[in-house]
Amino acid sequence: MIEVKDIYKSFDGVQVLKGVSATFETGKTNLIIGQSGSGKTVLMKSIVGLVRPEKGEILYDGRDLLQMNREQVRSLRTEIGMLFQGSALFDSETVLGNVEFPLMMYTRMSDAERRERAQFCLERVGLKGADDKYPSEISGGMQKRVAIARAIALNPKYLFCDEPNSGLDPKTSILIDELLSDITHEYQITTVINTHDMNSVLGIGENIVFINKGYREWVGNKELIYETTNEALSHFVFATDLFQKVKEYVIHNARR
Ligand SMILES: Nc1ncnc2c1ncn2[C@@H]1O[C@H](COP(=O)(O)OP(=O)(O)OP(=O)(O)O)[C@@H](O)[C@H]1O
Repeated sequence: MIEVKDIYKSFDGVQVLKGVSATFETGKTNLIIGQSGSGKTVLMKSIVGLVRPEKGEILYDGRDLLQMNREQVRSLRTEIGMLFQGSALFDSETVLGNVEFPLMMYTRMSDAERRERAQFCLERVGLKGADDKYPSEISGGMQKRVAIARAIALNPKYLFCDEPNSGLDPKTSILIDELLSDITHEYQITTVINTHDMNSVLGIGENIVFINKGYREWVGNKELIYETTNEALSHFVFATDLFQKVKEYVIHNARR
């Protein structure tokens, strides 16, 4: 579990996070949602230590990131997997080489052990047999799977995904969401996903944190979101006709 307590962050005198508190639960897909510019990325970067907040606590199962020394941060990093926007694969490395990379950086595994672990992860994400291909030779959805395999290579306790569906078609997006959700449950990972994607929100939102103008305005899940009376959240999630109709359908059926 990750607990974020009363986080403040500003850039050049402009307050971006204004006392955000949230809990991200173990073994669940935790979503951070909000409009563009609301502070989602700054919040996620603060949690992983890429941005240092002026104030607050970031507790990884009770361990405060902001109080850690360099060695403790390095050790915590081995427990964290990250999936960046795009896929951020190394173009000059094969699929297998990409997945082996964190193992090379953070473990003393032998070549054979590394290969075996990387192949296991590739198989887990449904990419058996693609070891020797280069990122440019595979589709965007497959690249995302390689990035997921790389992110889970070190068997992380915590997994951070920044807009995992960006650039993917709706069908592939759902498959990637399902994969992230399955992995989260199977390995009991605390998964935190930054997303704009309403399909993801309504599909895998087990714990949803809504950020609006630097404040945490709502916390709930994909069931509760249909009943929200929060105007900003409702406007954000049900902005399109399609999602408005989904909402009406769900509420109508719940009352029958
Ligand atoms: N390094 C930085 N320096 C100055 N301002 C920044 C920096 N990083 C973020 N900001 C500002 O903080 C605000 C929140 O940005 P953030 O990237 O967190 O938004 P977001 O909710 O993730 O948006 P999007 O969904 O478009 O990625 C924006 O106004 C942005 O310009």
